Amino acid sequence: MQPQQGNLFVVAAPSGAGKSSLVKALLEVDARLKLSISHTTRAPRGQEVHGREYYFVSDAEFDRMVAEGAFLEWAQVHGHRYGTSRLGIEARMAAGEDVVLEIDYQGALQIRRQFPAAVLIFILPPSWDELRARLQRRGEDSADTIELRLHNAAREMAHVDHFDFVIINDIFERALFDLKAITHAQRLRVAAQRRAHPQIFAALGLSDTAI
Ligand SMILES: Nc1ncnc2c1ncn2[C@@H]1O[C@H](COP(=O)(O)OP(=O)(O)OP(=O)(O)O)[C@@H](O)[C@H]1O
Ligand SMILES: Nc1nc2c(ncn2[C@@H]2O[C@H](COP(=O)(O)O)[C@@H](O)[C@H]2O)c(=O)[nH]1
Repeated sequence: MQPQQGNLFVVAAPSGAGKSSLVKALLEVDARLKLSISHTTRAPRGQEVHGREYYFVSDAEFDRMVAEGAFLEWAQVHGHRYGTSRLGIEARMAAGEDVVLEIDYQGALQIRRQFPAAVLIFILPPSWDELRARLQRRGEDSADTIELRLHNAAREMAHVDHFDFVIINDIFERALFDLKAITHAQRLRVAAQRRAHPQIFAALGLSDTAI
């Protein structure tokens, strides 16, 4: 049997739709999944900690990483740059670990080109009013920043058709259930492709069956 390459899950959403909350809740119940920590030139907000939510870097440091090809993908989002470091992701996947990226649609499309088997998931809010309310209730962004993020949300949502799955994050627990179902289904699909459980296939006389 081939050594197993881990799964790559990409979660994108307009700002405030709830992707960080959903991914955080998923990570709490899914020990096989590892979160990629992005680099950003944005300043930390509130309780954010360097190395936990992001690696907060200067423009010069980000430029250097771009020049060195250190990013698997990077993009300009809401006036700042964000990127996924190549270091770690490829090694983790080669070791069979599942990795989740929380990135914007531009990054998701770059990932799809390099990893055609990546699973792309888009989270939508239930309405514009609720999206605005969530950004306001979060209380982390200025009124101007909220307006910019709402303005950009329309452009981001126009790319929803490029994604494999769409989850409406209305009732949080339902959306989390959907997210869990997608990761579970992907693992079952890969297990079938790899002919996991060879002893059961053999016992059922299916060893030579082409899948
Ligand atoms: N289903 C939900 N119902 C109500 N509030 C929610 C729901 N999901 C998330 N929230 C809240 O909405 C706010 C925005 O969520 P979150 O920070 O996870 O969004 P995000 O998509 O990661 O945004 P960003 O891209 O800006 O980081 C948070 O205050 C969060 O607690
Ligand atoms: N293309 C990438 N987009 C990223 C990455 N990390 C985060 N993001 C996206 O940026 C916005 C804003 O995030 P915020 O933390 O400032 O609210 C959001 O859509 C993120 O998904 C990345 O590495 N690459």
